[in-house]
Amino acid sequence: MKNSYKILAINPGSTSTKIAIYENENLVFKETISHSNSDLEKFDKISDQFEYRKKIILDTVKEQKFNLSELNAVVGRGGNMKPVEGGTYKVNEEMVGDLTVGVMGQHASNLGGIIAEAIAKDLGLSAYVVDPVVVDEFEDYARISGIPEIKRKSKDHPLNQKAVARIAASELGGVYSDYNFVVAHMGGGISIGIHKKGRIIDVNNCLDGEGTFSPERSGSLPVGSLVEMCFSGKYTMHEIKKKITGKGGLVAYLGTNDAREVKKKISEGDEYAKLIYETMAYQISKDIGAAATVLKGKVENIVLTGGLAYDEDLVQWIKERVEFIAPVKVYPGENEMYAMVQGVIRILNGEEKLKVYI
Ligand SMILES: Nc1ncnc2c1ncn2[C@@H]1O[C@H](COP(=O)(O)OP(=O)(O)O)[C@@H](O)[C@H]1O
Ligand SMILES: CCCC(=O)OP(=O)(O)O
Repeated sequence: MKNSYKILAINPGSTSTKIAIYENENLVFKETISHSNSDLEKFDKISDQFEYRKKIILDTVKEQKFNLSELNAVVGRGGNMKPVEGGTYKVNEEMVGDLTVGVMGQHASNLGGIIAEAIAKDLGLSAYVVDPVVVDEFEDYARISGIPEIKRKSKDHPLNQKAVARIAASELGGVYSDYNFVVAHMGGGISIGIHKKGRIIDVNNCLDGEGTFSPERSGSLPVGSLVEMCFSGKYTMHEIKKKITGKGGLVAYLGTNDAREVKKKISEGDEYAKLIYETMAYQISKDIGAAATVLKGKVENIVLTGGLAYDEDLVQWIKERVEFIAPVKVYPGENEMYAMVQGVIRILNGEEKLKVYI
């Protein structure tokens, strides 16, 4: 008989906290709590959000009248720990330490493993992370930037990128490692991953100012102008970093990280909001085009996903520019919660080997 597992999945993102409980592959409940820019700007460091996000998660579970003692495990989105290969990792002391410092950078996902561990510990359970944001499958070309002191890094949305690529592959009648895809995950940050036969061989580091601008990030900037801004004496390093991640993109131009609010402004006749939002689609399309060249045009599908993929106008603007490359598939939202839970179930069922974080 098949084992039955109830698993709590928690996913702190830059604009939201997502909470879900699954019993095997069946969703018991899922909630998304959105965070406005002003909710989060009072926290200096990501680790300062620990109590705030943990309380939201526990209150949400309570509202659902779910008894935590029924759980078998807790899984969190994996954050900026040391780069690792894809897979499921048990949270350990080393990982909590690295996530708390943010050894690869600051992002809400750093709280995934930390909060999962805190909740699991109180329940006498184990906590896990699956395919953390720092999964690194780069080919050599992708590591080179343009000056030897700066190496390019893989920081993106591998959990959802791979989950939707697997769905696209199964719809094509094969498996993930049979095909090439360009996947654009479009959330608070936007990553455009180049998937070659089951590996993400290049992707923009969407946390540190590479690629298109996004709801809360600047993306790539003209370097000379950025250097002048850094040395102008007007800003601290922390302020500059915030301009790039957290207060860039739509937040900088339009004062909101919420694309639905931007849509409202546009529907009220705001031409500036329209220009900025359409430019985001233009930049996304341009990066998809560049990604296709890495695969020498051999792309089975372009895949659009993330919260912004719910916006049919944005999707249409991108399609118009990239559909000549390959058929476009759209999976709005994310499959991260399901993907995390299945990663843990494969371990509990002995179908996959648990990886150890060192
Ligand atoms: N129905 C929708 N239409 C347009 N934009 C949406 C919709 N739902 C969510 N979004 C936008 O998607 C973005 C968040 O995407 P999401 O994948 O949840 O991000 P994250 O995980 O980074 O917090 C926000 O800008 C939000 O406004
Ligand atoms: C480290 C990058 C992952 C990321 O940007 O996730 P969100 O879009 O959820 O903030």
